[in-house]
Amino acid sequence: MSAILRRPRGLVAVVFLVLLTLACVFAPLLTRFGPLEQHIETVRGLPSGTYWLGTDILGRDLFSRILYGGRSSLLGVVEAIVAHLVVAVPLGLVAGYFGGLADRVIMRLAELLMSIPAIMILLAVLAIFGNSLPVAMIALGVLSSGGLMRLVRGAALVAREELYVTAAELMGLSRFQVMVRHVLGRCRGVIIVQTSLFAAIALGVQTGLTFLGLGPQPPAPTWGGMVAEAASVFSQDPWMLVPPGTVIALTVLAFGVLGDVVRDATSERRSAAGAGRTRRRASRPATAAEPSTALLSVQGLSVAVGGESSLRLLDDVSFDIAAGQVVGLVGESGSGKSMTARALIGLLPTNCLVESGHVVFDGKTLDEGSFRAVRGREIAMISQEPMAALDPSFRIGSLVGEVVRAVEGLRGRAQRDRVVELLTMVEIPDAAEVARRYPHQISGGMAQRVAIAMALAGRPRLLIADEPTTALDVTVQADILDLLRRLQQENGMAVLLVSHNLGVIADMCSTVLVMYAGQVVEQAPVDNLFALPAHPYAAALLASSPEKAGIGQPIRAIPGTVPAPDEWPSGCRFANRCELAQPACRAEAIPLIDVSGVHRSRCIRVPVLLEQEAAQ
Ligand SMILES: Nc1ncnc2c1ncn2[C@@H]1O[C@H](COP(=O)(O)OP(=O)(O)OP(=O)(O)O)[C@@H](O)[C@H]1O
Repeated sequence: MSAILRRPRGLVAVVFLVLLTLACVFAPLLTRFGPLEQHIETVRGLPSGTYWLGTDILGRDLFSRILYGGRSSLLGVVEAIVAHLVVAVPLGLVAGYFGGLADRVIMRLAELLMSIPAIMILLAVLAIFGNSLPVAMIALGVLSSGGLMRLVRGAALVAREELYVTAAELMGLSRFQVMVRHVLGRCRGVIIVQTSLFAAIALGVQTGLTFLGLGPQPPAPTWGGMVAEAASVFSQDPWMLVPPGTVIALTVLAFGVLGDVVRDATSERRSAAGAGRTRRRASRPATAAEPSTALLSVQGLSVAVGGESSLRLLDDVSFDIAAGQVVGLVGESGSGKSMTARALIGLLPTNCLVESGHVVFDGKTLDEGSFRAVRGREIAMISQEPMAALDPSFRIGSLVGEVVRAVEGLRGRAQRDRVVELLTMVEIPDAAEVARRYPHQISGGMAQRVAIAMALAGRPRLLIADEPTTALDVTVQADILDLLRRLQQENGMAVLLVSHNLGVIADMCSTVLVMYAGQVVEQAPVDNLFALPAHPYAAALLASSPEKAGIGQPIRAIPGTVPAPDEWPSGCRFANRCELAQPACRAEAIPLIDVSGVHRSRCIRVPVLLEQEAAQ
């Protein structure tokens, strides 16, 4: 609550709703006249010392009618909310937490509810129950519960993967207790946000029904009824519409603002908690309870060589990239980095196919058609062989120009200007002159700049840079990385930087994914990974980075090689090269285990590591 009140918008919304509710409850103490009291001498009066908000067509005090009318309006909202929560929350929790048949049945019910035209049912309910507004509002709450049901289910699905939920079950709590104590708590943010927004909708519907003359009948005061009366004399006395119209608008606005503020406060608390947990290295994941807000979300992606053998090359790869985030993907040759990068842009080698999982970009699951639509525009890619990507038979200006024409639709002069602008953006001196050269007339570093310029033509929100410096001279590598860093900061685009060099990743990225034999084996903020590499492979990669070797000393290579896809062991895939391997490592597949809220590792030694950390 304090997080809401700290925000000026939240404070104003809460104060307004509390004061309005109190004013309605204590209306007899605040008003000089009853809501039905008529003062024939002052019909349709403007505000005065006696009638603070004026009077209506029968000389009744508008201030009094608004407060008394607010009682039924706010009560109606409460009835609708209670019905909404009573139906949606338990069913959503059961569906998400228990899954299986319950999930399937409840989700069909949610779909059914979402497809029913609520307003028709409400009119029928009012006709059957003698214009009873409370019954109509309860019906509204139930009929609208499908959306919240689905959201709670989604949050519960995430929550049930939490280690502390599993631990609570192991400690002997019944599943019902775990659901109520642990899973429900994790869904609280979603529930509060949706309830605030639903309150605004319920008030709108309630006002609409009373406007149409349904619900309490005249002379009983209702906000909708007051608007209807005012509308009938609007051309002669427009003022009458102002008090009820304003209070309705402000109340709807306050509910909406409250929902927004709660959502902001919840996400802020979550990220603060995530950061705090990182520092404490407590074993809790930072997975979001609400639907993912990632720009790109890779979910359980498995890629295989097609045909009869169906050999897996990528195995259940999942990660998110937020807008503007720079994520590093690191691993030795053959670990699956390029395959992952290619899958993100929907350009797998022709003999490979996605076996399961999907790529979600900006909330949309990408299929072949949508990959084509985003490629080069929303998502762009630069590869390790820039020279190979530039057709030697065309001048640079022509190559960049054709991309500009394709993604921006520019031609002629505008196209040429944009080409020079792009080449200048990537710090190519004398861009107009370079545009006239052929690819073989420029250096490798310059070719990579041209490739970056082509990638930026569509103003991408995500740039995939697959080993952008590997093929370049050491002297040029730092320049290209500096350029990428500057462009990323200026354009605020997200970057997935693929590299086999952790030093490069540390320089550029906030988060790192370590891949080994087709799997993500470690996932962490860069600082965490460098401070406490939890997977022996990540630790070995760190130890083998050239920066670690002293001058004149050999670089410590990791003994052995990455197993080929047809040789992946059934347990930990790094076990054969790992000094710390135990029989348990080879027994069965190892899942990603939480080291801290934002740090996960596919190693069974994580609990031991955490104990050692805590002991220090
Ligand atoms: N078209 C293909 N058909 C069959 N197997 C392939 C194909 N392309 C890659 N592979 C295999 O998939 C695995 C992952 O390859 P990938 O190129 O993604 O690795 P990488 O980590 O990017 O390595 P590098 O750093 O050398 O580029 C490797 O074992 C590789 O041999």
